[in-house]
Amino acid sequence: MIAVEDALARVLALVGPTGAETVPLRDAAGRHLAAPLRATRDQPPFDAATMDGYAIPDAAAGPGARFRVIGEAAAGHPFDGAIGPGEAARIFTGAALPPGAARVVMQEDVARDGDGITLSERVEPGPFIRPAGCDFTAGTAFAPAHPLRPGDIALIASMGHPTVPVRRRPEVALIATGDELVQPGETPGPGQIVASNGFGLAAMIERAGGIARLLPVARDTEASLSMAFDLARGADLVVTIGGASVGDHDLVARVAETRGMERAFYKVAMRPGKPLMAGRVDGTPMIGLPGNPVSSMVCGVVFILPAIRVMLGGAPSSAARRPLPLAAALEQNGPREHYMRARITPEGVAAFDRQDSSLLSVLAQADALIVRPPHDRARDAGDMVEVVDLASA
Ligand SMILES: Nc1nc2c(c(=O)[nH]1)N[C@H]1C(S)=C(S)[C@@H](COP(=O)(O)OP(=O)(O)OC[C@H]3O[C@@H](n4cnc5c(N)ncnc54)[C@H](O)[C@@H]3O)O[C@H]1N2
Ligand code: MOO
Repeated sequence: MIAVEDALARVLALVGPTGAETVPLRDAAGRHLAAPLRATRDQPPFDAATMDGYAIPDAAAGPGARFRVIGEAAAGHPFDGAIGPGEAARIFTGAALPPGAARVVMQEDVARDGDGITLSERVEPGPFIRPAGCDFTAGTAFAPAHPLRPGDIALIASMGHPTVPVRRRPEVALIATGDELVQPGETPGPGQIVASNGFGLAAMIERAGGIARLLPVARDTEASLSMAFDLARGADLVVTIGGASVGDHDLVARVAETRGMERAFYKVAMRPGKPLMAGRVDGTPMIGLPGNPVSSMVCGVVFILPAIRVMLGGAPSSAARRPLPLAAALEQNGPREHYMRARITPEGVAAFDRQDSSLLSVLAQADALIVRPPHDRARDAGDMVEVVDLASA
């Protein structure tokens, strides 16, 4: 049995970033940039008016100063002349400043009379000019570490890119195993239950930016499981669910070995999730999850999500943790790192009384997992503990 940290390092060593693909800008939100983008032009490309009013040549002109309006500049329609001393151009927000202009005065600060304007008693000094290149200049690089957000998409558009190089979504093949499993909506026969883990994990993987390929359930025979591995070919990561323990019908390790598995580890000092394995099968990274529903979801948070982050080009990292005070006392922990389903309350974080690894109803009510180190001493209400938020998992 190895420590969680060690197991995670070995899982992350199995995977690497996926290649790049080019997508239309409209499809790029939420994707991970595969290479820095550079602005193709300056923004704004010219000195632009930030107010509707008049462009004048005199930066210091005060109340009573008069100018003759000789032309007009609107957004998309520059004035094709220049203004000289005593001259002004009518100008609108977003228009290019005509040559010779030093400043824009707001139309509210001007009295107009035919083609003449007189600056009023109170004139906002301005200058109400947005200088060329003040947002970015040609060649400016953009390389966010996070998935592209709406504001990023607007910036990329403004930089002049109709398409975006992004990481290919990593494809994860999910193989649920077990003769007891039927699909949701089917009626279980004697001794059977409804399969749930693959659905939860597929949702988790797709929320993180991967593509889940949920394969048909493998029966508890070597031939069926081997066929499932065949169907998983081409995936970036193969995840098996169940059949990981030591029972006579737990076939995953055996079948993986007959297919030449290079094992990175088997069994981790964590609860739930002890009978976890990982390695490489048919050249593809593989993670074998325990079948207990909460075990498989917790292992998803602790191992699969970090693996997806690496495949999407992120740095190796474990699930983000933050400290919170305990709302209620906890008993001493055993020898495994314990991930306890918990609720976040105004008083702090409170572990649920029932922590059995089959209880999905408790997982669904949980906001967070309290992470307790192996052999952690008994804790009192108010003591600080580390938690992993489940809201984004
Ligand atoms: N003698 C021992 N027995 C067990 C040990 C052990 O160390 N020694 N470890 C226990 C622990 S901890 C776990 S976790 C389980 C994991 O066993 P498996 O990975 O072999 O899982 P299964 O036996 O296939 O299933 C366990 C449980 O989960 C249900 N299951 C499986 N797949 C799904 C699915 N896709 N959706 C919903 N539920 C699923 C299955 O029906 C079982 O009830 O082993 C302990 N035993
Ligand atoms: O490791 Mo098991 O996942 O505790 O139920």
